[in-house]
Amino acid sequence: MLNKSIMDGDNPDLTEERMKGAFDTDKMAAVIYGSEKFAIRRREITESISRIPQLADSKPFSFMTREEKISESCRKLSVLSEHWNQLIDTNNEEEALHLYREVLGLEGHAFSLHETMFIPSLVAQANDEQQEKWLGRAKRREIIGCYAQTEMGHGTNLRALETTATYYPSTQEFILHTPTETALKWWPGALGKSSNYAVVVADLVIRDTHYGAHPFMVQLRDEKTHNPLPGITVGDIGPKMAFNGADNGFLGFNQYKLPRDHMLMRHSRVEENGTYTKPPHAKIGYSSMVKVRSRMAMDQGLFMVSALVIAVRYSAVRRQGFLDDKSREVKVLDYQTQQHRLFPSIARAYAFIFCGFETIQLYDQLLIDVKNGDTSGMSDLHALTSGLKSVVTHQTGEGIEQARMACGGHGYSMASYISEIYGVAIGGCTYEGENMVMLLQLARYLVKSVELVKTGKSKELGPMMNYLAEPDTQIDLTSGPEAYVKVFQHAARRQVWKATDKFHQLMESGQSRDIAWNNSAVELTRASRLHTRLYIMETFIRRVSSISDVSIKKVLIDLVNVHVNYEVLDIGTYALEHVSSTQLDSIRSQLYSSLDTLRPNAVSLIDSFQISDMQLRSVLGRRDGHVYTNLFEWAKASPLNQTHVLPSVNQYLKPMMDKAKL
Ligand SMILES: CCCCCCCCCC/C=C\CCCCCC(=O)SCCNC(=O)CCNC(=O)[C@H](O)C(C)(C)COP(=O)(O)OP(=O)(O)OC[C@H]1O[C@@H](n2cnc3c(N)ncnc32)[C@H](O)[C@@H]1OP(=O)(O)O
Ligand SMILES: Cc1cc2nc3c(=O)[nH]c(=O)nc-3n(C[C@H](O)[C@H](O)[C@H](O)COP(=O)(O)OP(=O)(O)OC[C@H]3O[C@@H](n4cnc5c(N)ncnc54)[C@H](O)[C@@H]3O)c2cc1C
Repeated sequence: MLNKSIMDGDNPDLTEERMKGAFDTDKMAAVIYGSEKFAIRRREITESISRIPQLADSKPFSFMTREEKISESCRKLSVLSEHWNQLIDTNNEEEALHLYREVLGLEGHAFSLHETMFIPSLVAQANDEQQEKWLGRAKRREIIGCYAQTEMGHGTNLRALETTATYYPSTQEFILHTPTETALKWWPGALGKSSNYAVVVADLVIRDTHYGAHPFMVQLRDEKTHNPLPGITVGDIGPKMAFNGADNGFLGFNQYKLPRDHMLMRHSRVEENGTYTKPPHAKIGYSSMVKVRSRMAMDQGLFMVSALVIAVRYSAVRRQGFLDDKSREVKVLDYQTQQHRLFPSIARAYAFIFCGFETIQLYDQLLIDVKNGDTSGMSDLHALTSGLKSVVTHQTGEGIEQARMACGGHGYSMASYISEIYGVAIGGCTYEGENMVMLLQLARYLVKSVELVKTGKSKELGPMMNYLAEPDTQIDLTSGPEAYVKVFQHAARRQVWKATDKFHQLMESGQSRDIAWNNSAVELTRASRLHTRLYIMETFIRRVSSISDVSIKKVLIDLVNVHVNYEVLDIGTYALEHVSSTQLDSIRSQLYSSLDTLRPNAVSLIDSFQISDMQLRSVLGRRDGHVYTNLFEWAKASPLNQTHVLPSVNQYLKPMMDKAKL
């Protein structure tokens, strides 16, 4: 069987789609997840979880209050604690993340930041003795940690963080202090109620000299009672747009004492006498953020896929209106507008995930290099991941919202679960650096690259930047996807140079650097987006070219065709300077025919992600496709439907109506 999701008793419309698929979904899963071994492990883990009934949701998330969600995830974490070693290789981060997604879902939980930022901070920032002391405890989950950096008044501008860590050689202690209300830590995930430790980022002060943001390992709560320690004010910041299973928190310090060896000292040090040793690279303390940003293309790709699994399956069983055959309504997936709404996002999701693999590997390599004293790759990865996190989060938000609308009215119901996926995913536009700010970080790198070219130093250009030095050439659009890469290179190069020229001209006209930068900022962010989209396209094509299995490669080439045509049309205003309007018309025709080509494989392409019903938590998107029965059952389970007459009717509406009758 080519599509491994086919099961007896499924909705025949979905079975028909699965029969049409021209490739083996297990083989595609191996491509998506980087190896056959990991694709198999994912399925094994999912299977093992299904054999532990206590790990199932006790009721649908959408019917739970915030308190119930938090309690439910804690209950499951305690069940999981009995099964970790039997379910996963605990040293394998991807296996752990898969387990979390299956069992706990995406709304957050007590360990949300423990795995993603707390442990990575200890790995990258703690010295060997400190790792000896804390890393094992953290990995065994004897303690729960989070990453407390953002304050109520400052998140983006780290240099303005107000929390101080002042060192006193006489006692060999730091005093952590929150001098103002705006200095309260505000937002850190799992800080409010769950964590008993945190990596706290504070301004290091020694003898009145401010050394800027440094990470400190801080105990927040008593390990026996879980009560906050004296000098610590901590709590939950309240409900959010989504992510309400997480207790994002606030934290204040009142002259809180911390032993000297609690500053994380792998890269910078404070000696007993207060002598400070600076790190080998000024921004090395920012590594935990780079770590998360390097994961975001993968994680956001999976968020988008989740919404697409729901929308594509639903579109294959939802029948509405007629095409040729007037005897039976068509599947809405047959409408060109529906395909145009969904298929380019499927292509982007694949592209993001392939990029994600690259950036995760680049981060792992950087970690090794930095440990060996080589920090030269930091700027490249910072620039790349800054642009990538901004573009993928924005496009993921767009794609998920289109998926919701593609499900019509039922997409708006929590039964689809798409609104939750959307709310969680777009958090990524803000966390790990607000998108505009991060695009401007990449722009700094792009401007410097143009300056290298202008001063005849093209040889010093970083990876991916050589195209900035190349001349415009004729583009032959019939020569395959590479021609579309050329269109993007031309458009990105022109925009990067244009924005840089504007910035330079404004400075030449007498504006200060910062004012000229601000007056060029919109153009600079446009340059960053084009550059990043070029990278995504190149990575996608490179990955697909490397595949040897013929049937897998064939369908992925179809997907690349959707991608390149859609992307070039999407940057039409920039592309018009390099391709004629007649050529754009022909790209449009190719896009429509590539949607047609992809149509028979659409369901198999999203089935290949092998996202279980448990993980999806969508009534509308279930694998069996029995949408209407499932929807009705779900609505009947609503707490409002457990009685015929609600107390509020008896208390307010009935007396009001009775009074009106008098
Ligand atoms: C079904 C699917 C389920 C999937 C489940 C997966 C779940 C995953 C979801 C995860 C869930 C929750 C996670 C949520 C985590 C959120 C955590 C956070 O948000 S933590 C807080 C993050 N905060 C930020 O990101 C702050 C952003 N600000 C900054 O990073 C910095 O302030 C700045 C980079 C904007 C500026 O820093 P500053 O020190 O002021 O720098 P300068 O402007 O002086 O100089 C810039 C200069 O430095 C270089 N630079 C900056 N950063 C780096 C770096 N990291 N590495 C290397 N170089 C760096 C920069 O390039 C400039 O260089 P120049 O040469 O001068 O140009
Ligand atoms: C779901 C979620 C989880 C989070 N988890 C954590 C966590 O675990 N730990 C933690 O420490 N923090 C966490 N945060 C906080 C998060 O990292 C910050 O909110 C984020 O970095 C943005 O900073 P800000 O809130 O200061 O935004 P601001 O910087 O105030 O942004 C407001 C506006 O100002 C603009 N702006 C600001 N500076 C500039 C500039 N220099 N140039 C141009 N425009 C600018 C922005 O583009 C934006 O439009 C989380 C946030 C969210 C939403």
